[in-house]
Amino acid sequence: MPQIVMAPSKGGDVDTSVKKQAFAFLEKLSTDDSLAGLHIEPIAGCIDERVRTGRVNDFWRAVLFKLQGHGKDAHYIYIGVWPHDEAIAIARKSRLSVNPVNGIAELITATDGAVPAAAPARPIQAPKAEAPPSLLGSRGFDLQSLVEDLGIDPDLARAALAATSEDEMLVLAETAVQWQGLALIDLASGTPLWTVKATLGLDTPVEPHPEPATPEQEDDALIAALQHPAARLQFALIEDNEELRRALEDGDFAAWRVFLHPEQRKYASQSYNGPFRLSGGAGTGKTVVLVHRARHLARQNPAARILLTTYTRTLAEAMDHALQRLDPTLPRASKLGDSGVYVTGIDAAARAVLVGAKDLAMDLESVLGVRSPVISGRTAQNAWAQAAATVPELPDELSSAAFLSAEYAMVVLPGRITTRDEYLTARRPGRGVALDRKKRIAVWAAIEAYRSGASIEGSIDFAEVPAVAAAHLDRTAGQSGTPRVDHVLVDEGQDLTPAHWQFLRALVAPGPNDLFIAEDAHQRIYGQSVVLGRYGIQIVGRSQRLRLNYRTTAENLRYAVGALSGAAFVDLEGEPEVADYRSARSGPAPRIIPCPSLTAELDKAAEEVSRWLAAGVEPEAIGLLVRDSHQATQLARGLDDRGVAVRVVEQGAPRPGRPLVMTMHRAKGMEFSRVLIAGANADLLPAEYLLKGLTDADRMDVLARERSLLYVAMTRARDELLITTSGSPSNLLPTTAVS
Ligand SMILES: Nc1ncnc2c1ncn2[C@@H]1O[C@H](COP(=O)(O)OP(=O)(O)OP(=O)(O)O)[C@@H](O)[C@H]1O
Repeated sequence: MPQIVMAPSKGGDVDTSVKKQAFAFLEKLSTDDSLAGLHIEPIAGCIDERVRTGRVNDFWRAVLFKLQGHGKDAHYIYIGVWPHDEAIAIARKSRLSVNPVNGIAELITATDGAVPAAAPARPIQAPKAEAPPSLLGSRGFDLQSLVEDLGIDPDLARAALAATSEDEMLVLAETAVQWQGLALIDLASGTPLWTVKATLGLDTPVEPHPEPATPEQEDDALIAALQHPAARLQFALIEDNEELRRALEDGDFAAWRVFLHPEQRKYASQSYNGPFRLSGGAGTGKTVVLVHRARHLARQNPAARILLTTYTRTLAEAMDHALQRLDPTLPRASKLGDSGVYVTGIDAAARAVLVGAKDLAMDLESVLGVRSPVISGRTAQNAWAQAAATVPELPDELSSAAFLSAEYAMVVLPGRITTRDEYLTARRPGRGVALDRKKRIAVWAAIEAYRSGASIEGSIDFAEVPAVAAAHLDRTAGQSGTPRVDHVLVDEGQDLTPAHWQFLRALVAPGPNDLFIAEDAHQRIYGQSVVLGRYGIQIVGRSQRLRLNYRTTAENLRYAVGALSGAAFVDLEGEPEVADYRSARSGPAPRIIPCPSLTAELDKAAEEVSRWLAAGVEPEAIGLLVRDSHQATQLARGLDDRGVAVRVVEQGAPRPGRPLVMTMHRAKGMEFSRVLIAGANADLLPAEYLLKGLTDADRMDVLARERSLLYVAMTRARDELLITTSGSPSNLLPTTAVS
């Protein structure tokens, strides 16, 4: 049966009813290309003889390339649907070729605006001496290196050498063949040539093939070239009708499912001898890699027990949804430890272990000390304050709930410390403030008060659950009846606590592909910075980094990264994190609009949201983000009073139909076409109460988290970012945006 290959081009995407007919057309084509009614026809006067058009209906034509080769069945490369005459015009000017330098299949259509040129057509000339300062020239590149070493189209390479800034390069890249555009963006930002080649899978030499002598041999060469990792940025071999339907119906939104970057593809499918860490900035596709990897592992072994997890329940639900969209046929587990993929929040997974355990008394005692074995509820939020109040000798800066709960989560729980003597000699890695013996005695007294209160209540807190679950799994290792898994995939790893890591380490035995961890130290908005090696998770050289942002425009990304400056960030291996991200998309500069009062700010917000809606932006593609839930209610009411109906989002998947108002924390992992950050005022960002009575180290940490929160919020914007303030603007806002 003919093989369908998707290679959607700009402008070839159509509305739903035509899509349905395009699907019917391709479905038929994939069964038998000789069927009547398909009208697969060659075009006179085309630059590539393989091009065809096919009849979708009276008005619409599909543009395709037919590769017959020596195989029984042809490959059809579908580039889109256009009205009849336009389809013919596009077909005439489109060309499919194999890059002579690196063997990548390349499609250039008239719609891309690129100059169709299959191979170096003109003699290569050195740039003239009087040429203006060239960005790539200043990095040591010349026409020869770009064309002959990398394989960039000569005309594009000339234009790239004339570019004097990263922004100019971005404009060029947007019209180039995908892999060439990405290579130029990387080179322009200072990435060495060998790294660019490695990330695109161009680091293995191309096998010298005899020049194809016949059209069939040429077709065969093209079919082979479609499989190159960099070609798969543009071409997707469709496996079945279901995949075809989804790829067509979702258009651009399906891109993450089929057109993986060569690096993403590698991390989704490569086997690792032990824990692997994938870092990457916001929007670099970490979640996409995790979801693909879950599918890969499940397909490789349908009996495998796979846990896909993350910090919050909402994000876990979003990953579950993405997995369903990627592959509805995937084996799913209905509970932790069953065969198939199980998607859940990390706390729910830990809770499931406790709920399923026959006897927890020993585990509770080993982690929390002697206490009632009953667990009947969650420890009250003010329990730390109450415990601190019972210890008058506790110095002020050590009596905040922030300090005590962090000390508990970072030192006491992971160390399974149950006595004062243990605490007095405990190592306190990652804690900024040194404690002498007297202070330790006072802190321990507060911890004991906290624990005895919980014992009386029979309660347990969020931090304790994974710690006890880890102890239970450790104790029952080798026994049946306790859930274990074969693979753990973690998103948002930067937010997990030491006890979470101990729990995960206990859940999966050390071995190949045991843990795959995605993280972004710049997005740590909960808890403290953690170093995995302390909790039995040894990465040792198995870590990689994604730097290409798929979501955010270069303008918004640059601005968002600005919010991170002034704080230090450390990754899960304890190394400093750099913000060397780039984007392949450009758009308007972010705007910051200071308003004289809250009323004026609400007026402005209503005006801008109305403008977006009037311009046809889908309501739910507008995200209105604020620092806290009080502001969310205030903003929603203010907009409502001004005739703009919005929806405040708390738990669960947001319902579509209205612009969505939510806190920045809630927006984590989400994305919107337009983002308005409201109330970015000096007294709210950072919130004043958060900084009260903290040690210097804790204060620095809170400030870094507030910066991260702002970075998270800003990087939710795909296209447009607007920030409004009333009163003094937050000092955390970068100063470079347009007012
Ligand atoms: N290969 C790809 N092709 C097209 N779009 C992609 C690709 N990879 C990722 N994307 C898109 O980029 C956006 C960000 O992806 P994803 O959420 O996986 O990134 P992330 O690194 O997890 O981001 P964050 O850390 O901000 O949550 C999504 O819209 C996703 O569909």
